[in-house]
Amino acid sequence: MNIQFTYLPGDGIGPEVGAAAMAVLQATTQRFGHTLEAEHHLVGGAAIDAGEKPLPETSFESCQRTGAVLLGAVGGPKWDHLKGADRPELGALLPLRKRLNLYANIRPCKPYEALLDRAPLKRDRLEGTDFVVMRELTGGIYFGKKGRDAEGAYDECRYSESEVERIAIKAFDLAMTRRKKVTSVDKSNVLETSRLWRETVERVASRYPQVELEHLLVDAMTMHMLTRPTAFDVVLTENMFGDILTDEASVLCGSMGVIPSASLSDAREDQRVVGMFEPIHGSAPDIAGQGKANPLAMILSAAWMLRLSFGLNPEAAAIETAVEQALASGDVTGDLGGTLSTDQVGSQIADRVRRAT
Ligand SMILES: NC(=O)c1ccc[n+]([C@@H]2O[C@H](COP(=O)([O-])OP(=O)(O)OC[C@H]3O[C@@H](n4cnc5c(N)ncnc54)[C@H](O)[C@@H]3O)[C@@H](O)[C@H]2O)c1
Ligand SMILES: CC(C)[C@H](C(=O)O)[C@@H](O)C(=O)O
Ligand SMILES: [Mg+2]
Repeated sequence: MNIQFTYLPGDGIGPEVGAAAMAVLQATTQRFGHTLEAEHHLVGGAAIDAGEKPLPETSFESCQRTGAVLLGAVGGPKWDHLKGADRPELGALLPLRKRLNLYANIRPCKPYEALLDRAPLKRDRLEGTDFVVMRELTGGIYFGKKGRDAEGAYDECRYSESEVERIAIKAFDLAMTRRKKVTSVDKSNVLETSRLWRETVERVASRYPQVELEHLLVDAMTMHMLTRPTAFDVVLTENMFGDILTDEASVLCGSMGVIPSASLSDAREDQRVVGMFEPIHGSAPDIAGQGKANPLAMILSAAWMLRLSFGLNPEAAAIETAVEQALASGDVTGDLGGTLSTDQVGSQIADRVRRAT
């Protein structure tokens, strides 16, 4: 198969973890007899520095055409003085998600055995934790009207019933393939959007009688995630709550540097699901350029791209196994207590994929 995708390294550690993931993709495609066709494009601060908009039209057109996007991260202090859509986050990442209709963002929380003792929680609390956050990605406060007026500033939060319904369906469908439990997180004691969220989720739930539904308020959820992380299967939530809860969940897994994500749309006419795959972490300006960044989240995002955009399950599994072996052998970066550089982790995992039988 020819694996044609759009590669957007972006800013900060994005190009560093991206190079490691590309090395692993090269090894994997060679090993399984595929060809790799990565369309490299600028995005975020890197595009701004080249005199372009944060999301150049040529970059977007490539994403739209290939329907499979591997993204590092965007943003950083260098571009923090910029306002509104001139910023990498608002001018590139959010439009990419919106224009590609990537409304379903999937972020896993399943600590690796080798990392159980690196998380701040006690091992016996963490053991057995295995949940997935289904985060709504194209609505809510991120995309509402925002601005300044004489009195101050505002960010409007809106959800339509259909936006809630389609992400709820994704969560229940996923739960049907797992342990059949959905925990819906909202703030329905205060927010009208959350009241609509809860009513709509209840209605969707009635079509899935085998799935247990639990509602939690988001403030309480931040606590429950630490006190009973094994109680969750699929956590369904809106855009901003999902952003915050998934950084918290990454702590249970030992580092931000090991959590991949998939942002998916519905299938196109050619039956391909459009997807963008990126680590949940950002551009980590504090460690950029030092070879310290953990590339595992980016490597796992590349594996998810092979599985979800190209249907290449054994190929994705080969990468995931290699990552697990690297973790078990301690062949990791400093955030996980290892001594390897970003590149070294990438080439170790590439070698493991090449050697796998
Ligand atoms: N998807 C994205 O493009 C994305 C996501 C989050 C943040 N950002 C942007 O990134 C910039 C920095 O944001 P931040 O500092 O709040 O969050 P961050 O995720 O970049 O970093 C938070 C902390 O985690 C560490 N970290 C992150 N990824 C790591 C990795 N792979 N290996 C080792 N350590 C890692 C960093 O060193 C830092 O101490 C901001 O401009 C923000 O808007 C972009
Ligand atoms: C950079 C930012 C806009 C983004 C978000 O809030 O969605 C990031 O934090 C993420 O988690 O992907
Ligand atoms: Mg985030």
